Amino acid sequence: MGSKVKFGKKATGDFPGGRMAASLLRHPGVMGPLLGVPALVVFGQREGWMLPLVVAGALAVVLVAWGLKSPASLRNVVGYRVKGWSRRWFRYAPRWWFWMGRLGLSVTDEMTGWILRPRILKVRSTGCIDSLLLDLPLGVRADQVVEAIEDLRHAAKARRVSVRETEPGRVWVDFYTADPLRKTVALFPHPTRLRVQDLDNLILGYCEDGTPWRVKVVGRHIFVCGVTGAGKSSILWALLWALAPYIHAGLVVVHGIDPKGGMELEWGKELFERYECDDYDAMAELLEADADYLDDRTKLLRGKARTFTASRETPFVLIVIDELMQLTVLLPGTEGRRISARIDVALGRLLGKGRAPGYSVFATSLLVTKDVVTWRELFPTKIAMRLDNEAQVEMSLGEGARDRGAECDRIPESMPGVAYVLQEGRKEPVRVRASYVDDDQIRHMATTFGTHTAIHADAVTVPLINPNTVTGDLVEEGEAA
Ligand SMILES: Nc1ncnc2c1ncn2[C@@H]1O[C@H](COP(=O)(O)OP(=O)(O)OP(=O)(O)O)[C@@H](O)[C@H]1O
Repeated sequence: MGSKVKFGKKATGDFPGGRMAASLLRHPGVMGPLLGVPALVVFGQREGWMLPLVVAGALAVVLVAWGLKSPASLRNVVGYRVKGWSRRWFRYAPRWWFWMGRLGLSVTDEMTGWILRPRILKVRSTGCIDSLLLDLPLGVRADQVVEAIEDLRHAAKARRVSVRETEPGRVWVDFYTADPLRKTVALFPHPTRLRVQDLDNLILGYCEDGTPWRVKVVGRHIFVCGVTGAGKSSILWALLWALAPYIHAGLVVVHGIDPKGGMELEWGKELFERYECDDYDAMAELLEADADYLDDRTKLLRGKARTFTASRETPFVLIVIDELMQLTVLLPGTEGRRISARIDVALGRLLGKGRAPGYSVFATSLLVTKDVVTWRELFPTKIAMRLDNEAQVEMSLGEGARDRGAECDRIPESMPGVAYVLQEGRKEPVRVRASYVDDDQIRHMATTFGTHTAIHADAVTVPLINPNTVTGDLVEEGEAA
């Protein structure tokens, strides 16, 4: 009986070593350094080492000066490119052929008999991600790469892997090597000059790729869901932190409703122009009044502006409801049900109007079922934090979100403030973590920026608090710790 184990040359089967080496050598990313270093040595031996040393010294001085002036830009422009290059040629390229073969991501060309596998076109690296752009041969589909995610993660020993299809036949595979969200995210400093258009770009924390998590709030209703202790309030306070200078300048008005008896919003009540925490009837009235104002504003702006721009005459109004479930299903008795029905109608009126009038609702909830959030579909921005099961994830972020990577049911209890969000232009959910605003910082913000201190100067430049007077480490601009 012959042995099935092959040894020596036969063990590699039809492994096309020569073709692989040729394809590596054809690339300037490999050939440049491969030829450059010996050429430099030959030059040094023939012409003397003075010139190479002077050039190397000048380069070192430029890099040190650049690093001292702007470490972030040196890291982005030089550091990450060098890292991407070394990752490509020393980490991924040598293994890629084997990985693709093992994971069944190959096809055989009938005419030539060649085995075709996804080719690496580009590698981009940051502090925590290696992104590989792949060219897929005809016969290997993007969804086959998606199916191989778990195996790729295993092969690369990555923390997580995700796949993005950018155009037919091309996919980016992101290998998450480190987790920038593992540590609590500090607050971002307020800008020194307010610009109304920055309301579309408020920074609430960091994304998993280390970039700031930016949220558009004007014209976007936001719904946050998560089990108790998931950190819903950190998103609420991070948003109010980002809005605080605008509130102070009179460009934004916030109405707060805290049906949990003021346990949360009371801390920053000076930020709210209207605030209800005890009387459910008054909460319904507040929402109804806002829905009426919204109708009036729609008439006021009709024919004048199709997109809303906040001003002191027509400020952007944010209605914050901390724990919607308390209002929609938990109010007791007949009177409670009557108030819930009024709240439901008022919310429907607020959520149903387009983005033009400058009113947005920000609501949090423990549960995301239809009876709790009747108007779930009317919240364009959904933020899903730690949840109990996959069904809740699908209800929060939509069908298929769990399969595309929104693993809310796997967020550990030890990481409050972590969430998955859907961002414009991306099918795949993005993992983020909100900045943490502690009680002292909330009090400091409320007293500094509260509505009673609102200024009405002509210039939209406002005196801001010095971010260094608030506690917490300020994280370097552009990338998480
Ligand atoms: N972004 C964050 N970073 C670090 N720690 C956080 C963050 N958010 C919350 N925490 C911590 O987690 C705890 C629970 O958070 P929080 O009260 O915000 O949860 P919640 O979802 O609002 O819960 P509940 O529904 O019970 O009000 C907080 O006491 C805080 O210590």
